[in-house]
Amino acid sequence: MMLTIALAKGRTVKDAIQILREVGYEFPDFHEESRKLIFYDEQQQLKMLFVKAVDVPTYVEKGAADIGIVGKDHILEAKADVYELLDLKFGKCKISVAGLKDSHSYPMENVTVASKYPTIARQFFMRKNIPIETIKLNGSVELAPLIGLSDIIVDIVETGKTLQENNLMVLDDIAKISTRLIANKASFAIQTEVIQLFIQKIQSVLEVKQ
Ligand SMILES: Nc1ncnc2c1ncn2[C@@H]1O[C@H](COP(=O)(O)OP(=O)(O)OP(=O)(O)O)[C@@H](O)[C@H]1O
Ligand SMILES: O=P(O)(O)OC[C@H]1O[C@H](OP(=O)(O)OP(=O)(O)O)[C@H](O)[C@@H]1O
Repeated sequence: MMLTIALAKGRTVKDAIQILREVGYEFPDFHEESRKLIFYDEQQQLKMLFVKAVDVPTYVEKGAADIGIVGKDHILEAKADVYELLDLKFGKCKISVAGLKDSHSYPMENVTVASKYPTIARQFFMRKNIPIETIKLNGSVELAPLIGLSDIIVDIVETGKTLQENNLMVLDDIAKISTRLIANKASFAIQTEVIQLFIQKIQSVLEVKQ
């Protein structure tokens, strides 16, 4: 039976395809400049959908894809009702609270938080009993506190270069992030064996890498 996999295009796509290749799937039509959005492997066992990272949990939750490869950040933000099957150990970064370098801590009231991840931000501050207002941005989030659009931000930190170059600092870490393999709950129930076999193959590739 053919499995449909939704893959986050963008910075993690190379690592994801590399793992699939090491597992034994070959995608003859795939090349980096391709604008195609659906690829089949040579053996017609895997149908690969190229999706914007933020949309992968939706494709999987709704059953448009049986499984998906996507960052934990998007899984948390979407609060997707899916199974998380494996940590693929690439796309490593963290999601943090950051603010102006000389601030050292965030205000405890009337806090405005700019983020690509308003749900993650809201949950984090709710647990701390700090009421916040979120401003949803789609990129260049670090700009917001510099020009007074927000007090602080919740964003991905990888090397710390973006914060550093914009005179910002980490005030709190929210979660460690890496790329995960997720599955649609109904697909997992119906195609348990096929998906378990897929997991096992990926696991053995990951073990070799460690
Ligand atoms: N420095 C980083 N910045 C952003 N994401 C990172 C970084 N390092 C690892 N990641 C992981 O890579 C995933 C994909 O990042 P990518 O930049 O391709 O997409 P995105 O920022 O989520 O969406 P967009 O297509 O809007 O840029 C993120 O969801 C995150 O899990
Ligand atoms: O700690 P660093 O290594 O500097 O990486 C973190 C930066 O990378 C990501 O931005 P991205 O490149 O996706 O750009 P955008 O979100 O601003 O569009 C993220 O949103 C941070 O801004």
